[in-house]
Amino acid sequence: MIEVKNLSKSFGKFKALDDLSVHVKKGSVYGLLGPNGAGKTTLIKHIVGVYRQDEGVVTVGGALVYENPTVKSTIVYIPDDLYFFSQYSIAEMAKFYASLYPTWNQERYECLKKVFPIDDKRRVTKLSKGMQKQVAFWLGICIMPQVMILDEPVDGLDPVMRKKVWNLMLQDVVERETTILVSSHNLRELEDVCDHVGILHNGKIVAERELDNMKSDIHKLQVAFPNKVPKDFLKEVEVLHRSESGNVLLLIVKGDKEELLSIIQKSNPVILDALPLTLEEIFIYELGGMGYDIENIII
Ligand SMILES: Nc1ncnc2c1ncn2[C@@H]1O[C@H](COP(=O)(O)OP(=O)(O)OP(=O)(O)O)[C@@H](O)[C@H]1O
Repeated sequence: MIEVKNLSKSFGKFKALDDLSVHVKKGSVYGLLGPNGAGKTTLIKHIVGVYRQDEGVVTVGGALVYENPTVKSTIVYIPDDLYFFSQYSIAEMAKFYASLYPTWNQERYECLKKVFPIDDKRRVTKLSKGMQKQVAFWLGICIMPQVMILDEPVDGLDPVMRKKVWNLMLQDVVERETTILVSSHNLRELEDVCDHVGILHNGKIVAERELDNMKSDIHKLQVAFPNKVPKDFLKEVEVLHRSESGNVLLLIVKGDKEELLSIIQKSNPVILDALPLTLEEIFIYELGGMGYDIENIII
């Protein structure tokens, strides 16, 4: 749905994006991660057609985005710094969007008054930061977009509202195959909602993974032996990380879980447990193995 091919962008002599490619499938939720200044917002501004690329191609639904109002009308962009007309109430903003977007759904707008408990006669710019974010989602969801691009989306929302907003968006992913690209620093939050994750570092995508594949391919095992740890018992196993405390070993290993367990079982451990891995741990070990200074990439 979103195709970015060999995209480069410089600001003066500074190369913010460097031959970067990203592919986001229709109906998926793609998490874009990376440290401050990695280029996330710059990439997003190309995807929503604000910036013109120096090199490369950016398409949404197969069509070039830049200077293409038809494609842009299918995309909702919720930036970190929101903009509303200073004199408009929520209802007036809704009316404005209804005139702009042919897909505007007034019934949904009325229905979502139950979810967003704000009087829609209030002026948007007089609301708190978190309430303005709620309004952005309320209006954005009513546009019935094909693509939602979210930059630090739930920043400022309270935990209950975060959950409600994600539930609404994920319902659209399931029912309408809405595609979501979300930029965030928060791996733990993305872990719950994304099916793909890409890590951006110094203007390049350094890793791109499908979460289910990733989780089935890397495991944390706790192993203990009655006496000494036998030599060579990990000969046939790809070990990404190993720490040892007495006779107990903590291993991060790659491969099929059942196969790994049966290999290790042959050495007769007294304890052999597979423990769940967080997304953060997966990236730390995967990217660490690729030679990246992971502390600087994952926050
Ligand atoms: N309009 C601009 N003019 C000059 N430099 C820019 C401009 N926009 C972005 N940059 C530079 O490009 C780099 C990438 O910025 P960008 O805002 O895309 O990073 P980011 O990953 O979104 O960071 P953050 O997580 O802090 O929001 C930074 O070094 C930034 O200073």
